Amino acid sequence: MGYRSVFRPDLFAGRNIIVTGGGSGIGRCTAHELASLGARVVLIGRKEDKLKNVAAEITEDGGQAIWFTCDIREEEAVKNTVADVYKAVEVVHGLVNNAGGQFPSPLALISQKGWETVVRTNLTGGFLMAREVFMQGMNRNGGSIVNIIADMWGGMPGMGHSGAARAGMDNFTKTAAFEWGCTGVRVNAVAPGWIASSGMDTYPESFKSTIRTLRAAVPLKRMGEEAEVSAAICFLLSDAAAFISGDTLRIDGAASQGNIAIFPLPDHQHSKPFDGFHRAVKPALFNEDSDDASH
Ligand SMILES: CCCCCCC/C=C/C(=O)SCCNC(=O)CCNC(=O)[C@H](O)C(C)(C)COP(=O)(O)OP(=O)(O)OC[C@H]1O[C@@H](n2cnc3c(N)ncnc32)[C@H](O)[C@@H]1OP(=O)(O)O
Ligand SMILES: NC(=O)C1=CN([C@@H]2O[C@H](COP(=O)(O)OP(=O)(O)OC[C@H]3O[C@@H](n4cnc5c(N)ncnc54)[C@H](OP(=O)(O)O)[C@@H]3O)[C@@H](O)[C@H]2O)C=CC1
Repeated sequence: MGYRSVFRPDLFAGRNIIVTGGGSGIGRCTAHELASLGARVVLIGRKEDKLKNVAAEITEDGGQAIWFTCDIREEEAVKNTVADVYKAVEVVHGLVNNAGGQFPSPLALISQKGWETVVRTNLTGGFLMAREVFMQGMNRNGGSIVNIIADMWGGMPGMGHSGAARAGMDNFTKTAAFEWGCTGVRVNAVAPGWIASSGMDTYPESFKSTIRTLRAAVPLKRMGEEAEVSAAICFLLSDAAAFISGDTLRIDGAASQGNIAIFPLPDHQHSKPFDGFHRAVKPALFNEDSDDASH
């Protein structure tokens, strides 16, 4: 009967897709997945060596990848980089706003500079990338933007700066979908839960060990894999999601459902010490000495 599934091996053939933070972790994995489905991938990040390596891996596998260095927090750099991308590929069909991160720290210890660094990385940077990709061409041809955020809507100790920025990005996603929908541009977000990515390795051991012990609180009883996030990103970029816009898809093993307190709360009524991360949080909140305040 000639039925042609959208889920075919050349799903992204002829498509040019930007992946910010494509030099490592979820971004690298997504770039590989997209390239293996036929896309020409445009990698963006700050560190040339990481981007070069991923582009070489993709090329060795028979895929297509180019890369540009850019700090997404800098407006002029973003404008110029996106202009260079359009010069190189003419049409941009997709943007994965994946670059981001934070340093886990109790709110009380975050300086203004530290707060602004995280907000600029995870909110302003995503806005600048989306605006420039939209204004420099996607507004004429349509396309799909996927923002990588994290569902910390219930609040999360140690992640106050990042949680605030991600909540902002969730709202940006909805407004951009509203304003840009008439041009054929779709805007969605994915909210990964705890993913065993290479980015996680950058965190202090106390924080990582807390996350490991909290796996039990995830209904699916494990951390997620980078490829499980990439698969959802690819779905939202693809024509299979052609009528989905303004949505946020959680990939967290149901960790954000219900009222699960994934972190045990600091309990200053009792002097019982807390494991891992809270050994740093509690003394900071209550002005106690700690040798583990290396957030
Ligand atoms: C159920 C759902 C749960 C979901 C939970 C979500 C979990 C999320 C997990 C992840 O995101 S995993 C991995 C992501 N990757 C990273 O986080 C990478 C590591 N982080 C960074 O590289 C940085 O934090 C950054 C913000 C991404 C980039 O920072 P940049 O390199 O530009 O900044 P710095 O020059 O290092 O610092 C600037 C400024 O920031 C303050 N600051 C930095 N680190 C600390 C710290 N450890 N403690 C306190 N303050 C810090 C500080 O003011 C710095 O200024 P100076 O002191 O250098 O003048
Ligand atoms: N792993 C997890 O559990 C979760 C991760 N996330 C989010 O998913 C995304 C990917 O994380 P993950 O792969 O785990 O971590 P990584 O640290 O491996 O990836 C983050 C990437 O962002 C890039 N980046 C950071 N700041 C900038 C900047 N200012 N300009 C350009 N690029 C930048 C980095 O590249 P470079 O060093 O070249 O600048 C890096 O490749 C992040 O936004 C993260 O916060 C969300 C929820 C959970």
